[in-house]
Amino acid sequence: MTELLTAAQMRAIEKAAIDAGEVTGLELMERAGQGVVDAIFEEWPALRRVGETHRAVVLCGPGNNGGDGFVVARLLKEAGWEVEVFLYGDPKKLPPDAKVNYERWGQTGVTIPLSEIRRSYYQGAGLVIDAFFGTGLARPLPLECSIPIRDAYINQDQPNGPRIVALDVPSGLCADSGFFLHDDDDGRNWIGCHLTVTFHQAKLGHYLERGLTLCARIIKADIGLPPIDRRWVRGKGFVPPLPVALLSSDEKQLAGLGNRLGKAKHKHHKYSHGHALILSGGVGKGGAARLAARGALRIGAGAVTLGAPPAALIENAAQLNAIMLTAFKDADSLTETLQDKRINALCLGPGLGLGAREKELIVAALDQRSPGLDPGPQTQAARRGPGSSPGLRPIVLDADVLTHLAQDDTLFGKLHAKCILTPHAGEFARLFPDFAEKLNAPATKGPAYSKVDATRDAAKRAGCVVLFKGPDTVIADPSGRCSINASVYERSAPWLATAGSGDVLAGFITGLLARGFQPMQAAETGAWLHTECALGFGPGLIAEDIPEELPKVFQKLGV
Ligand SMILES: NC(=O)C1=CN([C@@H]2O[C@H](COP(=O)(O)OP(=O)(O)OC[C@H]3O[C@@H](n4cnc5c(N)ncnc54)[C@H](O)[C@@H]3O)[C@@H](O)[C@H]2O)[C@@H](O)CC1
Ligand SMILES: Nc1ncnc2c1ncn2[C@@H]1O[C@H](COP(=O)(O)OP(=O)(O)O)[C@@H](O)[C@H]1O
Ligand SMILES: [K+]
Repeated sequence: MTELLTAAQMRAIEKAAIDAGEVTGLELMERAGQGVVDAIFEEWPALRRVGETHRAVVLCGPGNNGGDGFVVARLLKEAGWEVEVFLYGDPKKLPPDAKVNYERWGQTGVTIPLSEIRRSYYQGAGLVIDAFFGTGLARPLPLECSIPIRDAYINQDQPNGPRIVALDVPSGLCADSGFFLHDDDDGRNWIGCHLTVTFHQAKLGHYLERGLTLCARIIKADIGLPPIDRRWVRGKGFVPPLPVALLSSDEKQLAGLGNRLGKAKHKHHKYSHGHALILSGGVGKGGAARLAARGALRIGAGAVTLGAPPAALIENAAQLNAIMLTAFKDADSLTETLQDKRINALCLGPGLGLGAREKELIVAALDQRSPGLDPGPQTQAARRGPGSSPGLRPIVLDADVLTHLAQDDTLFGKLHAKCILTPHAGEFARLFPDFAEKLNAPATKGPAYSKVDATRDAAKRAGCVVLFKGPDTVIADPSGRCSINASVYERSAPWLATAGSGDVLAGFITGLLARGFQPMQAAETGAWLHTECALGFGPGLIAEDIPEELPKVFQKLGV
């Protein structure tokens, strides 16, 4: 699985390798520069054409990102390019490796102070290299730097306008949070690029917030550093936060998921695939719960029952076939139904309603204990894992339930390790106003408080898994384990933002819980499959289409 790093984690990996004598900082910088040039030629083969004049403008900053820029300048020049290099800052103050590369570049070319840059420099330039700031950005991007990048970006519309390549991160973007650091709101600092080449591993900021649009496309250059885990064991005195997993479509991940999802297919009767109970709202309000129920059934729960108020039974009966139906007059009847130990996963929230009856249903669901509960088709190991509290049913809490929880601390206090909260940004802000306020405050200093920080904080406070929705869906558990299901780049599916799509997601997760997935695993897998369904269907998708796309996704996974 791909892991996303913070700037501090990246520095620690680099330092551990250097301290162990495996590599020098200079070698890493050389490999980074070479990786950028290779990525450029692979992305735009025409730029490699011999016999044509190619020109590049390289914009260097005062740290090691600038150092990488000097390496790129030298390598392009060696490849026959005309190269102009501009430096923001005092060359005497460059850090040691960057200074060596500044001097090496100086043997073949000149470095011009950034203050002398003019728009005319971009004319006829095929490439602009943004090497102002990388993971060391600590403050808003200076205007002296943002203006030249913006000017290059404006020039890209000209015939043969330059391609802008950002080294590590587009300058100004906080590598930890994906926020563009700024101290004003008038948009002067707006920048962009056509390609981001990052080193060793992608950073969190590439997959969060504005990183999703600013980075354009990400290529990872291998600079020969070892993977993260070995470093943590060896790194002395550095206690890293857990790395964040990126849920992607790489082969390893596909194989793992296919394996996990396929496990239950040899079970012999429907209840050995679990039984999910989804609670619905009143008359005319059942659509959301029906979408969730359809999702739970398609994802493989052996049986799904929709629980509706008596008056809404006929409406639901007219629309459901494979999904069973039962009536709940009040919380007592829910408690009674929950005596059925085969019901091993619940979903409350989609279209449920905000009244007193619904609140009592939530209390009954959260309070229920069932010592002989059928744990579903999970392994012994999974049973002992986090969230495996015996006798408690896993519950997905979405939509209206999140509003109830935000309004009532006692209710919030009933959350337990087998709950999963699935808020979108508005619901998150109601449930965790302090974390949302920190998240939404202007990001002026790096590393800025991120959606990952906010979701981890929320999971810790709630004592359960929190899945914070969006194109960058962040999922965390109270131990700090965290992953991002990003619907961007090659997994971009903006058509997933359609009414009812979140209800289907809640159903997917509930179905996986019924199948015996642990809460974190169910949330991750559900979110991942949700995006895969949207990618498979394509534009024009409506919520009803999402569950219907699952069989094709399963087929692709070999399930
Ligand atoms: N960590 C690694 O393993 C590697 C890092 N490399 C490069 O090194 C970069 C990190 O280098 P640095 O840590 O030197 O960081 P940067 O090059 O991103 O910049 C840090 C410097 O800029 C100053 N600064 C920060 N924000 C500023 C602002 N808004 N205005 C003015 N000055 C500001 C800092 O005080 C510091 O001097 C990476 O992004 C990558 O490009 C590569 O050479 C390869 C290996
Ligand atoms: N731009 C986007 N790209 C991909 N997925 C998105 C985007 N915006 C939202 N989503 C996803 O769409 C779903 C919307 O859920 P939600 O906000 O609860 O809507 P609803 O209440 O209408 O079901 C979530 O799974 C969210 O992650
Ligand atoms: K940069």
